[in-house]
Amino acid sequence: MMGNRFLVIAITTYRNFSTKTGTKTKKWFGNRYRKKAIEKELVEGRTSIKWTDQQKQVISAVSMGRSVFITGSAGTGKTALIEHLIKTLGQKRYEPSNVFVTAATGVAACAISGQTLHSFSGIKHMKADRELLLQSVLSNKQACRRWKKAKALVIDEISMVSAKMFEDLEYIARVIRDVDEVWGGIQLVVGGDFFQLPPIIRPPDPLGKEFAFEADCWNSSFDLQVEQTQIFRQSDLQLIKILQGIRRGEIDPSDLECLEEVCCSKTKPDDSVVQLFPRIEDVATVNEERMEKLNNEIVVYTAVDSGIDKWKRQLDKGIAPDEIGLCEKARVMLIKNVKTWRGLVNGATGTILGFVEPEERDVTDICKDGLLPLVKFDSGQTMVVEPETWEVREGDVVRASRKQIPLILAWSLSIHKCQGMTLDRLHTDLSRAFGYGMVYVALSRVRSFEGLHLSGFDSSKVQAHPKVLKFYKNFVSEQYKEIEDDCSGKAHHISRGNT
Ligand SMILES: Nc1ncnc2c1ncn2[C@@H]1O[C@H](COP(=O)(O)OP(=O)(O)OP(=O)(O)O)[C@@H](O)[C@H]1O
Repeated sequence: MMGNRFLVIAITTYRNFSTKTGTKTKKWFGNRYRKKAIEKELVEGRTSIKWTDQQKQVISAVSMGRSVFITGSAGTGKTALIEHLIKTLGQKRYEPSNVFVTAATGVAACAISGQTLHSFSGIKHMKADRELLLQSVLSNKQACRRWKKAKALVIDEISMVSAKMFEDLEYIARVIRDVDEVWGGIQLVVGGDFFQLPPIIRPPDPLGKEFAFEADCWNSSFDLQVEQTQIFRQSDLQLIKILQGIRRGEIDPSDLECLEEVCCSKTKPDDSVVQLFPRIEDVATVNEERMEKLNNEIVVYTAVDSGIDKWKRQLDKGIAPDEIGLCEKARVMLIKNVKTWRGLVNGATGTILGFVEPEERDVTDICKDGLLPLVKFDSGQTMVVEPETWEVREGDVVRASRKQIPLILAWSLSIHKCQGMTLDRLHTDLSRAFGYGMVYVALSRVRSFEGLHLSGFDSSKVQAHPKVLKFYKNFVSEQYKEIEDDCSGKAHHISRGNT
C-alpha cells in the first residue's frame, strides 16, 4: 500500500519537474537497481520450460547429431525449442563457433540473436542461376569460411525461404565443403509453419516451385520431421478449433458465426489495444496520429551501433529502431524478453507514465536527456525500462550490436512484424489483407477471445495455399505411419532420402 502511494507521489513529482523545465527527477527508483543481481538469479531458476515428450524427442535427436525440421501451428513453442537447441548444440555437441543461427528475415533473425540466411550464406541476388551464385560465394572469403566452419545450421521461419534458395544453398554447401553428403554434412535445425507467411518470389520460378518443401533435397535434408501439436499460446478449445480451421483455409459456418458474434461485434476498442494492419502505411499513420494527439514532450532514444558497417546494416532490418521518440502516455510494446518470470516478455504492452533519471548508470549515450521511461504494463507491473543490446552473430562471434531502449510504439503494428509474437489484446482490420497465411498470422497472436477485436473480416480471405495443404496432408499421414511403425518397434523418424 505504502509502496503504491510512494509511486504515485513519485510520478506526480516527476510530472511537476518534467524535462520541459530541465529539472531531473532524483534517485527515487535506485533500490530497484540494487535488486538486479537477486532478480537475475531468479530468472535462471524460473524460466526453464518443462518440455513435452514431442519437444524432448527433438532435443534428443538434435543432441545425437540428427538434422530436424520442426513444424506446427502458431504457439506450439517452435522458436522456444529452437532457442534451447542452439544452446544445446553450442555447449554440448560442438563449439559455439561451429553453430550458425539464421532466419529468413531480419526481424526473425534478431529475435534469436542470429543473422539472416542471406548474410550467412554470402548470397546477394537470389535471381541469379546456381553456378553464378556459387561463384559469388566462392569470391567471398568470409562466406566460404562460414560454410567450411559450420557444423550446425539453424534456420527459423522457413516458410519465408523459397525452394530455389533452399536448393541453391544445399548445393553451395556441398561444393564449398567438398563433402559429397547432403548439405555437405552440416547438421540442420529448421523451424517454421508453412501455413504462415510465404516467401516472396519475383519473378516466378520457371519450374513453378515456391516453398522450401518443394526443393528436390527437402526430404533428404532431414532425419526427422516433426509436427508439434500442443498449443501453448491459447487455452480456449473453441478458439484453438477456429484458428486450426483458419490455418487450413477453412472456416466452419458455426465458427464464423461465433467469431463474428464474439470478436466483430465488440464496441471499438480503446487506444490501449494494439492495432494490426496488413499494410505498413496504415501502421505508420496510426502511430504518428496518436503521438501528435498526445502533444507531450518527446524524449528521443538514438541507438548506439557498434561493429563493421556491412553487419550493422542488418541491425536496421531488425525490430529495434535506430531512433524512437517516446512521450508520457504513449502506448509501447517490449521488443525483448526483459523479466520473463514477471511476464515482461517480447510483445508485452503498456503505457509510459513518465521518465526517470537512473541512479546507477549513465544513459546519455542513447538519450541526451539521460532519462529512462517508466512503463505501466497492462499486466499491472510498473517498471523502469533499461537499454538492451541486440547482436548480429556469426557463429559465436558478435559482428555488430545495437544498444537501444527495448520499446516500440504500439498503437499499431504490421502483421509481418508481429509474426512470432504473443499479444494479450489486439484489434486487427483485415479489410486490406492479402496473400496466404495473413489472416491466420494476425489472429493466432492472441491468447484468448477476450483479447481479440476484429473488423473488415472477410471469410474469402481465409486462404491456405493448396501446395501447403498437400504438404501437411502427406506430412500428417507420414507421422501416423511413423507412430504405427513405432508400435511395431521401428525407429520414430523419417530417414534421410525417404520421400
Ligand atoms: N513445453 C512448454 N511448456 C510451456 N510453455 C511453452 C512450452 N514450449 C513453449 N512454450 C511457450 O509457448 C509460447 C509460444 O512459443 P513460441 O513463440 O516459441 O511458439 P511458436 O511455435 O514459435 O509460434 P509462432 O509460430 O507464432 O512463431 C511461448 O510463451 C513459449 O515460452
